[in-house]
This record gives sequence, C-alpha cells and structure tokens, in this order.
Amino acid sequence: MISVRNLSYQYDGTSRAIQFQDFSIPQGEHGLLLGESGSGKTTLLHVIGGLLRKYSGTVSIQDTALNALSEAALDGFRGRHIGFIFQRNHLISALTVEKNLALSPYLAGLPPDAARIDQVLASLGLQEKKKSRISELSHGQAQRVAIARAVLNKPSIILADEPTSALDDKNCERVITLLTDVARQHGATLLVATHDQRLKDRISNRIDLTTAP
Ligand SMILES: Nc1ncnc2c1ncn2[C@@H]1O[C@H](COP(=O)(O)OP(=O)(O)OP(=O)(O)O)[C@@H](O)[C@H]1O
Repeated sequence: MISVRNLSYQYDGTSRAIQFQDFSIPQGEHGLLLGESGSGKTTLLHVIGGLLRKYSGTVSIQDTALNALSEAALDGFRGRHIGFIFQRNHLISALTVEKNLALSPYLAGLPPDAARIDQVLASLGLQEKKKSRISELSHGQAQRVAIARAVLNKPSIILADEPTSALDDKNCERVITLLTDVARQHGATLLVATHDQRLKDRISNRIDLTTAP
C-alpha cells in the first residue's frame, strides 16, 4: 500500500515547492501517474521510492512512514520493499544477466539466492539468456531483465518511470502486460508514471498531477 498526504518537495536552488495531491493505492492494486512534462511525476516516484528525502508531508509504504526511518534503515527498506523500473534500464552492460540480478539482493543486504534468480528468469522467458551479457541482448530483452531485477527481492511496491514511452505499439503492449502480470503474480502494488496515452485504457486508477493544487 502507498499513501501520500500533504506532500510537497522543493529542489535546492528553486523558488517554489512542488505540491502533490493526497492519494493512496491499496496493496496489490495498480495506479497510473499522469501529468504533463514537468508536473513532478519522476519527483514523486523518487520520493515514494525513498531516493529523495527532504520533503514535507507524509509518505507511507505498508504503514511505514518513510521519514521515520534513518538513512541506513531506509536503504534496507528500499532494497527489500521497492522495485524500480527506469525508462533507461540502468543495467551493467558488461556483466551477465545473472550477475546483474545477483546485485539486487546483495545491495539490499539479503543472502544470495540462485534459485530465485532462476525462478524469475523463467517467469519472464529469459532463462536461456542467464549467461549472456546485457550488451548482447535486444532492447526488449534488456527491459525484461530490468523488470526481473525489480521483482527479484519480492517487493511490495513496483515503481515504473515512463517504461513504454520509447516503444512501438507492439512492445508497449508487451511491457504493460508484463508489468501488470508480474505485479499481480507477486501481489505487488504497481505505480506507473507516464504520459503515454496508450496506457490509459490499461490501468483505471489514475493520479493526475496536472490537476494537483
Ligand atoms: N535536480 C533538480 N533540480 C532542480 N529542479 C528539478 C530537478 N529535477 C527536476 N526539477 C524540476 O522539478 C519539476 C518536476 O520535474 P519532474 O522530472 O519530476 O517532472 P516530470 O513530470 O517527471 O516530467 P517529464 O514528464 O518531463 O519527465 C520540473 O519543473 C523540473 O524542472
């Protein structure tokens, strides 16, 4: 579950804080974060994901208020509870699929789990690519690896920032189906930031930042 109350965020060196409307998404449900360019979608995802800290208001994930956590506790919380999917995949291209995935539990302070890597790769049809370097994959395959990485630690929340904007219709359809299926499979709450009109029919729960106060 994600809950946002009275949230505003001000970047250093700017004169005005960005105000966000209150909303909550119950556990296991999916939400679409809409809004014109510059309305604050990425900022909001980064606050919810614990990457930006100096905000006012309350952001809670699974009933834990993020600003009640120390920096170190937040790092651990993020690694265990939150899966991020960025527009660019942020994978390490010189490493294999397997090694990229192994970094996820390592960074979250969790024990290595080879069986879990196999399980997630199989669920995304990537088991044959386990030993391939990211640089040897197609764009779509690399994107599936990024999705695999995001769900590896069984996060309760999946945050996706413009996951489809660079894709043609066929791949857009694939990625959104994959994201919603994977989230459903894992019982995770999914929040997708986008201005991709094509997603509007796929997720009915919408948070539109354009209409924020
Ligand atoms: N590091 C930063 N320092 C100062 N201002 C920033 C910074 N990052 C973003 N902003 C400003 O904050 C506002 C919100 O930006 P943000 O990237 O969250 O919007 P967005 O809705 O995700 O936009 P887009 O759809 O174009 O990606 C914008 O006015 C932007 O210029």
